[in-house]
Amino acid sequence: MEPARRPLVSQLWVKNRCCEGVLDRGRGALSWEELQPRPQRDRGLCLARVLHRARGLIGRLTEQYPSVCHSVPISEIIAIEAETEQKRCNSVTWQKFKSHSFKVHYAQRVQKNRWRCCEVTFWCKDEELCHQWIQAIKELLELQTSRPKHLLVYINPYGGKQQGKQIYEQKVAPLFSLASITTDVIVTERADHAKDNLFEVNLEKYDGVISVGGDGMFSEVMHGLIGRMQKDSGIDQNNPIAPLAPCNIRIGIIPAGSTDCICYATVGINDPVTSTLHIIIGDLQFMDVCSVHHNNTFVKYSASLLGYGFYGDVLKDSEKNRWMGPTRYDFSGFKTFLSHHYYEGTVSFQQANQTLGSPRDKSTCRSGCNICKQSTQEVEEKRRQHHYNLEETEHNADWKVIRGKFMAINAANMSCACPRSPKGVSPAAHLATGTIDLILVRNCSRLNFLRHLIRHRNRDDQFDLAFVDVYRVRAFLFTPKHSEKEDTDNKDVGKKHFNQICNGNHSSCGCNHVNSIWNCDGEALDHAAVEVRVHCQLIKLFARGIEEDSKPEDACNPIRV
Ligand SMILES: Nc1ncnc2c1ncn2[C@@H]1O[C@H](COP(=O)(O)OP(=O)(O)OP(=O)(O)O)[C@@H](O)[C@H]1O
Repeated sequence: MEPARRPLVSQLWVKNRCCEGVLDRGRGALSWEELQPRPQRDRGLCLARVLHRARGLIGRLTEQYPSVCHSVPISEIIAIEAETEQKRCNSVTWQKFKSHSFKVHYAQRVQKNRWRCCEVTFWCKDEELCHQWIQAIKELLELQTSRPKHLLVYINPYGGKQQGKQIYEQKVAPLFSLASITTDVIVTERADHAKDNLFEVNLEKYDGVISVGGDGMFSEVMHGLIGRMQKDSGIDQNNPIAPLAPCNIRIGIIPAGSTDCICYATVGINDPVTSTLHIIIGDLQFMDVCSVHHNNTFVKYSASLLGYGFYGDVLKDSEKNRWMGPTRYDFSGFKTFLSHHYYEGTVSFQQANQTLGSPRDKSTCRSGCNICKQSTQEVEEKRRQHHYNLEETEHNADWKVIRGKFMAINAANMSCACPRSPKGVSPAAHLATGTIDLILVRNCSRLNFLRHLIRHRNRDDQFDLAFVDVYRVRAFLFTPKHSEKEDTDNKDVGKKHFNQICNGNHSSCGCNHVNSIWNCDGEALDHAAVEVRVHCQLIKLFARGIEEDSKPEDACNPIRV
């Protein structure tokens, strides 16, 4: 083995314990294991290690005794610092051994999907050896080329509980500085500030764009970046079948809004420190984006959920009650449920290939998802050969048409899991396969609709109901039965009879809604008639998807020291 690839192995002291430290350059891991466990110090090295391994194992089973084997992947080391100042300590052993030291900061899983930055200080008698360790770890960190060095940060100071600035200054900025990441920070002064700025700024200077805020702020940053990419590539966003230029810069989300669904569905938790650590270590998650057009005019992009009927009505009502804060969603959800409206129209859709799974799959899209990986290879190949063409698939595909009365039409670009609905609207939806799950909830009784809603929160299959159809699609069109002009006229009449509970057919309630609105990632769209197409892996996030059963303390995985 070449010397540069050989593991670096030596005795190191951690607190007052003597360990064997191993820097395995091939495997890319730093590990340390106690050599002389205190209770067995005089029994000889081998016996002590055997005993301690056994105790570690029992400890893991009974959670009474700490494990002694620690390992951190280099990719999860945040920083290494040479400790300059000698700290005083009463222990004789400490004074003897801690003459030279270095500190390693690393990401540790402390709870399901929650990460924290932990640190461990290693001491060694020999200055040269200490220097060798620092150099070797630094060299390995320099090989982590996916890590960002310079970031552009947008903070919405008014998102959520208006804590965006404090969250950034107290929880995020110190970690960026520890990891030697420099930033240009813009605190937004108005809606669309970030979006407009993204059309002007020199993006080549940055390795990523960070959105500090909620889903609305993320959507603004995403629109700015996608719009900028199309402008630079001369692509007309108004053409619904134009293949869009992918964003070549990653977006990071620091959750600080009232709804942080995109962060939750891509990281597994809405926690600013966890998201910061994913940004620092340079994680990458591709994500599909849907384009929404009306009459050959671009309307909006959607990254999470497009909802007509129930979710559209909840949004419309919640906007009137913004003063309530996040509770407005529960209030409006309850009101909308009672009003029980259905809407008539025609849905046409183009179903996706079976190899991309089904919305009824039991398995969910997790970190390293094989179906998403397969799509990455296909998209890369098509883009390389300039074959990525929506027009082509459009003509070759069969379109299915369904006419009816719908309580809800939902198109989920991801599971849309969030703390309120941990399974999400479509639990098996993928993040990056170029498909969306189209859920059609037909007109049904209140009780049946309640059963469907309740199933978003429990273990039962929310699609296993006679009035619910679900399809994995690449594109869909919706045409309401009533024209938008007709709807406007009816609404004017309805205003006179405001506040009555509707029985669903709108004839007796006086509300006279004949059309609902589309809720596009939490924003209302002006048109009911839409054309929606999925753009496979159009954007990239600093995330890795939700980790499968990420256990906080694993045998040979990072352990609190
Ligand atoms: N300085 C600002 N003043 C007013 N609005 C802003 C400002 N900066 C950004 N915005 C807008 O605020 C909206 C909501 O932001 P954000 O998502 O961060 O908060 P939120 O509380 O989660 O909001 P919501 O849940 O209502 O979407 C975004 O659409 C964004 O365009």
